[in-house]
Amino acid sequence: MPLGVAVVGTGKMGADHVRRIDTAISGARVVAVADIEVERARKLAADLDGCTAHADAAAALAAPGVDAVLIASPGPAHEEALLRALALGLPVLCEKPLTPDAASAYRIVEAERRLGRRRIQVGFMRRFDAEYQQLKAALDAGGLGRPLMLHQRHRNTATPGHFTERMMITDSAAHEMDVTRWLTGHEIAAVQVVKPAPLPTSMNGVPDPQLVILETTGGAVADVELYRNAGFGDQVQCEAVCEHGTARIGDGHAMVVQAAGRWGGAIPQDYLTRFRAAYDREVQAWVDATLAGRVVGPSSWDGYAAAAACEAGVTAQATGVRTVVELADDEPF
Ligand SMILES: NC(=O)c1ccc[n+]([C@@H]2O[C@H](COP(=O)([O-])OP(=O)(O)OC[C@H]3O[C@@H](n4cnc5c(N)ncnc54)[C@H](O)[C@@H]3O)[C@@H](O)[C@H]2O)c1
Ligand SMILES: O[C@H]1[C@H](O)[C@@H](O)[C@H](O)[C@@H](O)[C@H]1O
Repeated sequence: MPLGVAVVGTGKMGADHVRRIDTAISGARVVAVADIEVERARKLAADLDGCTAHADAAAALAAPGVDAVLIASPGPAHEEALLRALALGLPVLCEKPLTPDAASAYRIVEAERRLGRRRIQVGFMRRFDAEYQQLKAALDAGGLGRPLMLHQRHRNTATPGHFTERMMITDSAAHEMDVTRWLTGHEIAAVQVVKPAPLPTSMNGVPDPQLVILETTGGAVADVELYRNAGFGDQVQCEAVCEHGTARIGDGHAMVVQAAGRWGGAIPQDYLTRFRAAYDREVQAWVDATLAGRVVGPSSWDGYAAAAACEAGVTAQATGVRTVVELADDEPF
């Protein structure tokens, strides 16, 4: 029997996951969709056999045939849907961020802990990207020695109008908070944010680009260029500078064309293209693990630790002051 999935939030990401479950991966089918803009959900459900459309998460989670939940509503709506799913004991794949702040993320960790077993995988899909996995394997193999610095670039082609300055951190840098913890094996200890004079193209007065500097508890330093309106494409790069060498991913040199006196390659215009294979692997891993009664991938603790680092980042962004990350000192779950 395929896993019956309810998808909550049918905007850009939710609709892409519905398509992915329907056509790109195996072992699952979408049996319910929910969106507060219920017409959006109805349109998607109309193309799926036996799929019901709902105006809220609670109704979708209670629909017949639901075995598991994929949450793709905006971050501030995640807590309510997560708590509902946990109360029903349903396995969840929750898009990043787990929640937009540390206190609500910690409430999720505690609710899952009360169940006594993991139910949540957080959608930090870069951990499923082939290049990131190669970099992680190279660092774990040990030959390069300890990572001392990470240089990261996170560039998006353009940005939706509702984007706020704090979302540079909570929505975009959340990925690097997770990647930095995952690659170095250490928590983020402190965050600084440095901004150049805003360019004329800055969106809605939000200074863009911004430079985020992270210090880890293991002594490594990571810098992250966030450039939301880069214009030329969606580009994510990471270079690890280690004791005995460096390793770099994200140059996008899959194919180089030489013609008419020029050379070059294509740059993806959207993260749905850049990370398509990673999203596919992420959702397939979730379905496979769920069918086997397991949970894999980034945990609610990973979501909480990233949220705590983001919270320090938002303060650093507003004050210009290096801000220490406050993390609960109990055991990761
Ligand atoms: N992993 C990634 O690379 C990646 C990429 C994009 C977005 N995301 C994440 O996915 C989530 C959705 O982002 P998006 O770009 O699809 O946003 P979106 O605005 O395109 O879609 C969100 C949808 O959720 C609906 N919605 C809002 N509140 C709701 C609620 N309480 N219950 C049900 N539906 C609700 C909206 O009407 C909308 O249709 C966010 O958490 C975002 O950070 C992750
Ligand atoms: O929500 C999106 C998504 O997480 C993308 O992967 C990231 O590149 C964008 O910066 C962010 O706004």
